[in-house]
Amino acid sequence: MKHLSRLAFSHRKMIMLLIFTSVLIGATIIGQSYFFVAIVDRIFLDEQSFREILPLLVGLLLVLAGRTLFTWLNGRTGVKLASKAKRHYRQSIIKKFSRNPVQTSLQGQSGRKVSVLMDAVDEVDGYFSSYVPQMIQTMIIPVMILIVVFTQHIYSGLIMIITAPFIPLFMAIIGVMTKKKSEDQMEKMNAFSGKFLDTLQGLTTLKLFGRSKQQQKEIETSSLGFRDATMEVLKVAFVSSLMLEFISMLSIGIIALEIAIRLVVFESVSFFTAFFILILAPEFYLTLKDFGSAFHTGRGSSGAANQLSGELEKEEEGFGWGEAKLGREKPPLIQLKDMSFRYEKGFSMENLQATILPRSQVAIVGKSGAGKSTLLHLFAGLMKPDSGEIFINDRPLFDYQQREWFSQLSYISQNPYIFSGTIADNIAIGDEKPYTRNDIKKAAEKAGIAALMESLEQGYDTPVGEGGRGLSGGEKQRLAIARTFLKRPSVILFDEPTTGLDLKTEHILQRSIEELSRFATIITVAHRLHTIKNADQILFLDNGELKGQGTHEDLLETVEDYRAMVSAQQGGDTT
Ligand SMILES: Nc1ncnc2c1ncn2[C@@H]1O[C@H](COP(=O)(O)OP(=O)(O)OP(=O)(O)O)[C@@H](O)[C@H]1O
Repeated sequence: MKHLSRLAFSHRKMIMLLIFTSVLIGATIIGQSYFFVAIVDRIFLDEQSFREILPLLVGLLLVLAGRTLFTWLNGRTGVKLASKAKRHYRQSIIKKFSRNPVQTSLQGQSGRKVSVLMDAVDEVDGYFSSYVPQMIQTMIIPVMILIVVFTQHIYSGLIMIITAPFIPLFMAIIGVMTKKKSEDQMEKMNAFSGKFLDTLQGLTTLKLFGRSKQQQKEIETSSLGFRDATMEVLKVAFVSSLMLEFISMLSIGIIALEIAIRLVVFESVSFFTAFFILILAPEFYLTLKDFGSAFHTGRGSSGAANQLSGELEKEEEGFGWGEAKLGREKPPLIQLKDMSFRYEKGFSMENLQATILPRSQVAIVGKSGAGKSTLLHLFAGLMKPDSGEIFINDRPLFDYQQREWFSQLSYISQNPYIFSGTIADNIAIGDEKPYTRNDIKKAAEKAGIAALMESLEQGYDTPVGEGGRGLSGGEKQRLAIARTFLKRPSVILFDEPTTGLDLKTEHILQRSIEELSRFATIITVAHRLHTIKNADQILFLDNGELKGQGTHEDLLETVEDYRAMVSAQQGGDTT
């Protein structure tokens, strides 16, 4: 809970307002009891007329209104504090996720991440909106009541002092018991959310493999696990409410008995004092009991808060980009200098050396699993070499500002992400500069999707689903090419489709690449012989090793494995 209380007490103004309203609530509780007792005392014992007690009635109404107003203000401050805290957590988590490099982003389940961002953050609400205000009230109101009781009747005050600690003591015991349980509940909820989203995303695959029944069972098990964990927490909550009720009723009973004996048998206290204490005593225990429930809510939040701080405190894995600027005049010179990279589990690339001239077309070639996409990610700056460097012009890539590098770069993957929105919106994310509808149309024409747009009823304003539902794989890639035309970057990373393209699409793609190469260096993970043969330079990878580089002819002559690969692609013909 340390993390949460630090955050709560950093909002000083709100805490001050909570303290101020708590003092006022305390004062109105005492005032309300006083007026109530005074009215009864004067009507029944002094037999005063209605007119005589009228000022007291007005006073009672005023303090009642005041109590309502200050309680509302106190609650509202708590809710505001909670909303500030939740915003803080959401922003920090989103920032954390967005700073994560590609490798970290790809780890774990999306559903779990969404659950941390949404559910765990929602779960800390109770700490700020309920626990903190109630804790402040408990530190103030019972003390005020106790002081008043002591001024009236010292023995009742002593009974209150002796019985009151049982409530926090009991809560502390419950706290220890529920800590593990509430953490467990949060963990189960995240697991359940993760499983659920995963299943939704892969529903078609599961159906095709006839595994939906089994998955249904797994979701059921996961949801039952969450239910049981929730019931465990609720069980403790119910038992603890019962016990708190029992302790406070018993304490009020003892006070009532003691007062009654002194009033009736010994006649040592006045009716006013006895009644006043009897009315104040339940208010005293009520505040403590309310704190008991708020404490329980706070405990629930602490499980979520632990998860959030765990997520936030995970080692910062950002790359640390520099501050250097990169000129836009012409594409940069790119060099791999002794670059090595390895994944945590296994695959590695060692000591890669290469020079890529501005405006050249480079093909990365190799068998499946040779490391082609990994190399493309390294060029993109999405992953960092373990040793050696990628030099851009005369500086290491990570010396530049991240923004500068990404503004010069386009990455056309095999499965580009299409956001839900219109096609025009999706093309427009290619560039942050102001653009017109005409610019979008021109970019689409160059990417060969203008004809497709015309065939659609709503043209460029046709909505597409999340992830590009409603577009074919080839159309998605051409849409990504249109983004690139709009952006006009100086370096283009292209992951060529592995699937066979129809002649027309193949032709469009070729024309697009030729056009793009007029203003940019193009580094392509190449699968088609045409791209490979036309490249100015080929980087031939084999199991993470750069086995050869040069033109197609150079490699045919010098690298045996390359010759074999080309021959296999051509069915034995290497010419
Ligand atoms: N995140 C990762 N963590 C660990 N190993 C990985 C990771 N991503 C890829 N690999 C491994 O690295 C190797 C190279 O993968 P990469 O995707 O670069 O190959 P590729 O040449 O692009 O293959 P393909 O042509 O099939 O796409 C593979 O053995 C792969 O299993």
